Amino acid sequence: MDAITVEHITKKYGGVLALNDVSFTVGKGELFGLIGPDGAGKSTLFRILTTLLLADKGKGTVAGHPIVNEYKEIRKKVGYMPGRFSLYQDLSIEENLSFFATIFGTTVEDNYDLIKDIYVQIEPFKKRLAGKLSGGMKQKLALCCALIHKPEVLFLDEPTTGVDAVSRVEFWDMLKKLKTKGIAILVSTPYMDEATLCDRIALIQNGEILKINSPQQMISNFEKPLFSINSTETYRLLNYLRVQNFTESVLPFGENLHLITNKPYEVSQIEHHLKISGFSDSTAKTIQPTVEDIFLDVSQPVN
Ligand SMILES: Nc1ncnc2c1ncn2[C@@H]1O[C@H](COP(=O)(O)OP(=O)(O)OP(=O)(O)O)[C@@H](O)[C@H]1O
Repeated sequence: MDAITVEHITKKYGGVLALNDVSFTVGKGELFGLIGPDGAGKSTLFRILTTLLLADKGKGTVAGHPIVNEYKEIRKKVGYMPGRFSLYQDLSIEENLSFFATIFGTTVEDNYDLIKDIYVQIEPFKKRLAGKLSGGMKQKLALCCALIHKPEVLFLDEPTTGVDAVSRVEFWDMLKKLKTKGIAILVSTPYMDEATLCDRIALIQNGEILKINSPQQMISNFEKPLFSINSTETYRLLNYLRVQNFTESVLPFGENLHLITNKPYEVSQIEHHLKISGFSDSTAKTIQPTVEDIFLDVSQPVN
């Protein structure tokens, strides 16, 4: 049985179409990522699946229960870490945790095993108010609070936004461990580099799912010729490449440009072309796409 099923869900806010015919499933013990920019519709989908908001159309199940009729059962079986931290800022770490345990009719001791690895990292500060914690510590506490009733399904809405790089890495390590305990995890992130850490991902933009697959499969299915180009004149080169006949798309990536051509070329052909066009110090190499390359490729309007 799938942990989450989403079938043709559509949601409008007035004239804004936040979700348009969204469908996918998440298996038990699967780490599934919703990858998309701000405003893509990720939070709306989380609110619908955690039974806080009704969809206009479509249906879904969470932990085997239909989202509309059996919301009470669902609320007992899911953990939800909303985008903005759900912690009580004027309660301490240990008070927040006890509070969440109590509202689910359980105790911290009963479920300590599940949170132990995470909690030991913040336990030395357990008397500190949540409002006085760093972003990374707040995030760990919020995850402990979302897990304290042993949920079957965990919803994490942008859990690493505003969190430092080290804490982000640690957080994904924790998710890997939780998954081995059979918990299904739906996680959203605007960070494309985190996508590769998921079992499967859905790329979402403007309320629509553009692609669903494992990140590795998405990368190996990408068949377009892709080059990374380095130059001391990045901006002039970008403008030059934008209007060339062989260019399908060109975008800045850090200090380099990523160029997709409309037919295969040798690196030497590209470099030769750039040299005779006045970009004498440019170097090119063929590269494997990142999830960001794939996202930008599918999100570009088809000419
Ligand atoms: N309560 C609301 N009323 C009107 N429009 C809304 C409301 N909530 C969200 N929207 C709009 O719906 C679309 C999807 O928003 P949503 O918050 O679900 O996206 P998101 O991917 O979670 O992005 P973010 O990270 O910015 O929250 C956006 O265009 C947003 O402006």
